[in-house]
Amino acid sequence: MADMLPPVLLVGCGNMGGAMLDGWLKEGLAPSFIIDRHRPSVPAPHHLVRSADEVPDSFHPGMIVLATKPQKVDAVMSAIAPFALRAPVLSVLAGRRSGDLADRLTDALPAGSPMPVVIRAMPNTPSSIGQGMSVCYALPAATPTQRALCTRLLRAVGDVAWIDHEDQMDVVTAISGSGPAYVFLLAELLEETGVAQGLPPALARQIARQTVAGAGALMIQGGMDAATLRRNVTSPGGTTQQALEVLMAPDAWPAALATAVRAAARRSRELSGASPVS
Ligand SMILES: NC(=O)C1=CN([C@@H]2O[C@H](COP(=O)(O)OP(=O)(O)OC[C@H]3O[C@@H](n4cnc5c(N)ncnc54)[C@H](O)[C@@H]3O)[C@@H](O)[C@H]2O)C=CC1
Ligand SMILES: O=C(O)[C@@H]1CCC=N1
Repeated sequence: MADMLPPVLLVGCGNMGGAMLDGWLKEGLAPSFIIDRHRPSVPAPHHLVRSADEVPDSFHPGMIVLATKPQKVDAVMSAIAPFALRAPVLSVLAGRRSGDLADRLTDALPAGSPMPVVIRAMPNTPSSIGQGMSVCYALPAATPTQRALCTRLLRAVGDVAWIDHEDQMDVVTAISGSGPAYVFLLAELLEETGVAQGLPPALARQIARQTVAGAGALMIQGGMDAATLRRNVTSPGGTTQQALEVLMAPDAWPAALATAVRAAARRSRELSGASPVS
């Protein structure tokens, strides 16, 4: 029990909340409450409830984790606010600023209550297999103990980094939060291209998936930088060079990825309610 992760009050258990929960369950999580009317079940000794009103007052979470869609969180603020006086709140919501969330929780509490502590994190779905990447930000009100608790929970599902400027969270979201989707798209496109160019579908799928997985694993386990690994595949005058001359043309992948990341970061800023900048 001593090494278990602390109990969480998880608000929203869809793709991202579910990915973190899967990771925490594998590590060993103290009995927790999960609020989500669409989740069919959670394993004992954890409790699944449909709304925050069903969480007993006697429950003392170590951390409250907000993982609803950014637009849905306001509906739960008043029900979870009392718990936010007992435990820090970790929000994984894209865009929503920590100060804004803390203000909304404060508005839902009796006048004179202390201000709840909100820590923001941007995880990603590989957290479900312990291969996530989470980037965290906390306002100065968060204590070192609260930050350490946040690191512990997210370290249990992958790598963790901290930033000192909340504005950086928009670009982080566009790279590591959304990034698994870009990689999955690469696998989809490789598979489709293989089929279009005559490979049996099962073989196209196998080679696309294992190539993406193997390249990622090699990069992490080998510790070499991505550019070196790329050059190691590229024989002068060989096949890869022909492909990379297409992909690395300034108006091809470099431009497409820069534009894509800017678009995602802009959307993150929009979700915060801030006026969009380029
Ligand atoms: N999907 C991803 O890869 C990532 C998502 N995020 C963030 O995580 C949050 C959730 O995203 P997803 O999991 O993709 O969405 P999702 O739609 O899969 O999950 C949201 C869950 O919240 C539940 N929910 C809605 N209202 C609720 C309420 N009042 N009380 C309790 N639960 C409620 C829904 O039933 C749903 O299961 C978003 O804010 C998103 O920005 C962050 C990083 C990566
Ligand atoms: O698409 C989204 O808005 C969320 C945030 C990062 C990944 N999924």
